[in-house]
Parts: sequence; structure tokens; C-alpha cells
Amino acid sequence: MKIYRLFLIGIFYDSEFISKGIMILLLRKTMLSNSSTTVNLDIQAKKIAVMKFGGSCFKNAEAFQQIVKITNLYDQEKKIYVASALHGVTDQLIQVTEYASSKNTRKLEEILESIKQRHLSTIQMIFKSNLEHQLEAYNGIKNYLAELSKVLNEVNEFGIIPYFIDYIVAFGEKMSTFLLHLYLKMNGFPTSLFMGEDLIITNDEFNNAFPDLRFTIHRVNQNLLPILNDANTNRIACITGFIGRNKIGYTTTLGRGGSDFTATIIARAIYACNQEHKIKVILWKDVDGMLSANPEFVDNPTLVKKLNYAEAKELAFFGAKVLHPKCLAVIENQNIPVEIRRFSSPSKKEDFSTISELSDNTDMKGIGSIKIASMITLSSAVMVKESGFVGKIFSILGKNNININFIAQSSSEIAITFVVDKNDGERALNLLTTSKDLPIKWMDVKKDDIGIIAVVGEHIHKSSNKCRIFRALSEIDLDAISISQCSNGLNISIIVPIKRVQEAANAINNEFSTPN
Ligand SMILES: Nc1ncnc2c1ncn2[C@@H]1O[C@H](COP(=O)(O)OP(=O)(O)O)[C@@H](O)[C@H]1O
Ligand SMILES: N[C@@H](CC(=O)OP(=O)(O)O)C(=O)O
Repeated sequence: MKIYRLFLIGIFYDSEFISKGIMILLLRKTMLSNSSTTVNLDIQAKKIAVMKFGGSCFKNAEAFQQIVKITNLYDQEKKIYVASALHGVTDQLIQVTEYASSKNTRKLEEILESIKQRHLSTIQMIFKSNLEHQLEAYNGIKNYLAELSKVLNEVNEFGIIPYFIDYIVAFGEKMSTFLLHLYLKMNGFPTSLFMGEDLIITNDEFNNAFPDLRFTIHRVNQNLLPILNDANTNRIACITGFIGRNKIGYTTTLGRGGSDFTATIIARAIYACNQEHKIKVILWKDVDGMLSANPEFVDNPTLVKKLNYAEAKELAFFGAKVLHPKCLAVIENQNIPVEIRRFSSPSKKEDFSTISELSDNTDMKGIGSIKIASMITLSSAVMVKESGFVGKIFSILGKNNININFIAQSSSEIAITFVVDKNDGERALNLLTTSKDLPIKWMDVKKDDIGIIAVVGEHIHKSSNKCRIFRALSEIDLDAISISQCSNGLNISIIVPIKRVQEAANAINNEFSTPN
């Protein structure tokens, strides 16, 4: 109780700003301490499991016990644990940054207090009877929160600058991974704690960084491999998900849901250090695996047990939170498998998904959907056989940072339809209708809000499968507004009215869930 009170007094009320000088010194220190060039190649082949634990794996004491159970289950593997922030903490950290910038002190303190309480109650929950670990956890979290407060004061002073957001949201993963590391230690597992900045070097794209593999591999080789090589202790490396750093040492983040990406980046880097290792990535989720559709949107989606990288990437694009869209890019050519498994039933022998170069024989692997987007259609005979016309349209949008996620053009060249994010629809329409580069008085340009269904699978392009898709739509009396399929044949995207997206997804899912 005494410890607890001391902690409460100490945490937040330090209003000093971090001086730039101290920040630079700290950055230099990190860089220098990691700048040795020794390369560790002397390692033996091992079974390595890089496991990612998401926010829902830390929700209560039972969840932490479940991680111990998983640790025992995988006692033959060298284990690397990648942890996300406690559920919802990243959103809260984004909120506090905004409140700091808008100088809304009341709201800022309210959310900061909630973040603090979330971590304090987790500490009480998981270290109940172990005072030594409780104290270590309190002190560690206290320091993280004090640092967080200081940076928020800086946001208050300077406003939101992109690198502030990454630096601030990274605290979620830093605190949860620190607690996981202590918890495993308390349970008798030797562990080493790593911050993402120690291992993952990225480009400068704050909020959505991409790893620089060459330097990341070098860091992993120097800092992480000695742990994998330690033959005497089966030490677990606990690494913060979601976080990296750019070359001058500023913290970067890998995009929302980026802890999946951390796991695959680490797996890839280990593979590069020794290709004899048998590495796999396991993403522990609150579902059995990759389902044929979002279970919150479609009734009775089926579990896809084996899907290949190309299929999984198509599905990840559609915001299936189950998989970070970029995370397969770094491992697919190395054929490092990714298992998606249910956290609450880790010993299942078969009901989980494996993403690898192998795909099972089901033709429909998944249905993605975009519930609302803006469809733009341009029709005009002046486009016919006019080289560069489409180029002009797209460059007007591209120069204005408007992304296109669906394209269909009739071969007569009389009309072209494409889709942009709903927030860009009105702007796209204005840009096109006021452009001096287009003969607009001869063109009909219109914008409609629509939804998209994407049906994915390596063999989905087969006529027999297309028949099934359109039979399902015909049975609910739904006519596609537009259709697109690239020649890789993996994805048939269909534009449907917004109000019927869910119905269409269900109809197609039902069609493929029953034998043909
Ligand atoms: N096609 C899909 N297959 C499986 N889950 C999906 C799919 N689409 C959306 N989801 C959602 O993704 C969630 C899985 O994410 P979750 O376990 O919360 O991951 P994390 O903790 O890594 O963020 C599920 O709860 C599910 O609702
Ligand atoms: N905490 C980060 C990264 C992450 O991967 O989270 P989760 O595992 O909860 O998707 C986020 O919320 O984006």
C-alpha cells in the first residue's frame, strides 16, 4: 500500500519540459552504444518461434497465465515474444497527444489517469503476492509515465509534430512488454527485454514506417542472436511490437496493428543471419485463424486452414484486423510460415490458419469488403483512342494525394470507373470537373457513394467460381454496378450499393460454404 501511494505521488506532476539538448544526448548515447560492427555468424540451426501477443492477450490475470501455458507448450523452441500495448492504450495515447496539442488539460489528465490506472491494476492483478516484482513493475511504469508526461508538455509547447506521435504511442508497447518480461521472470523463465528501437531500423515515415532490412538484420545479428545462441539458458527475448527507429534515432511506428509486422521483420532478420534455422511466426488472436470473412460482418465465416502469401495479402488489405497488410512482404520470398491461432486454445492440432506457399483446395479464401467509398465515372467519346487521357485523369488525382483502389474501363474506351476513399470523393470530383487539362465540356463526370466486395482466392478467376459468385448475387436480386479482376486472377472486386454490401458478402459466403 505504501509503495502504491509513493508511486501515485511521483508519476505525473512533473511539468518540466525535456530540453532538446538532453534528447539529443540520449539519442547519441543510444546510437553509440549500438554502433559496434561485430557480426555474429557462429550459430547452430534451431527451431525458433516468433510469437506476437496482441492487446487482448493482456486483459486479465488469466490471460497472463495463458502466456505461461503457451511458453510451456513451446518448450522445444527458442522463443521470441513480440507484445502489443494493453488493449485500447494506443488509441488513448493518440488522444492524449491531441489533447496536449489543443491544450485541453482536463481531458488530457483524465485519459492519462486512465492509462496509469490500467497499468497499475494490471500490476496488482499479475504480481499479487510477489512484492519484489510488484515494486520493480511500479518503478518501471512510473518512469515510463513520467517520461510520457514530459513529452506531452513538449507537445503542449510545440504542437503535434509527426515524430512526437510515434514517440508517444510507443509508450503503450514499452509498458506492456516490460510487464510481460517481468511476469515471465517471476514465473521462472529467463528473459531479455528489447525495445523495438534496439532492433528495427526504419525509414523516416513517421506513423507508417517501413524497415530498412540491411541495418535491421545487422542489429538483430548483434543484439538478439547472442540470446538465440546461448546454449545454457532457454532465454526468451521480449520485444516491443510496433516500434522502430530511423537512422538518427527518432522512434518510428510501423502503422496501426504493426506488432504483427514486428514479428515478421524479426523472423526475416533471424533468417538472414542463419538460413538453417526453422523459423515460424505465430500470431495469437481472439479468433481461430483467418476466416473467410470478418465475423462481425458475415454470419458463419469458415476457417481457412491453408492460404498462400498472395491470398493472405489480398485479404489483409481489406482491413481484416487479423493481419497487418504489410507484414508478409518481408517473409514471403523466404517462405517463413505464419500461423494465426486462437490465444485461448493454443494446443489445437489443426484448427488454425497457416500462411505459407501452400494453399488448400478451397477456391474461395475470403471475402473482403469496403462498406463505403466514392465511385467516379467519366464518360465521353473524346477519350476514345486518345493516348495519355487516362494518365491525365490519374495524375490530377495523384498530385493531390488521392489514392485509387478500384479501376474498370470498358474496352470501347468510352467510359472509365474508379473508386477513391469516401473522404476524397468530393475533392476528386471538383478537381476533375475544374481541370484545365481535360475537355470537360465534352465529358460526363459523376460521383456515387458505393460499397465494394472483393472475393479472393488463387482460383477464384475460374469461370465456375465466377458463376457461383454471380449466382449468389442473382439469388438476392442484386446487380453488380461495376466489376474488376486483374490478370493475376486472385481478386474479383464488385461494386454494389452501400446498403447491400453486407447482404452481398453473406450471400457469397453462403454459396461457397455449401458444396457446389
Ligand atoms: N477475415 C477475418 N478473419 C479473422 N478475423 C477477422 C477477419 N476480419 C476481421 N477480423 C477481426 O480481427 C480480429 C482479430 O484481431 P485481434 O485478436 O484483436 O488481433 P490483435 O490483438 O492482433 O489486434 C477478430 O476479433 C476479428 O473480429
Ligand atoms: N498497439 C498498436 C500495435 C498493434 O499491433 O496493436 P494490436 O496488436 O492490438 O493490433 C496498435 O494498436 O495499432
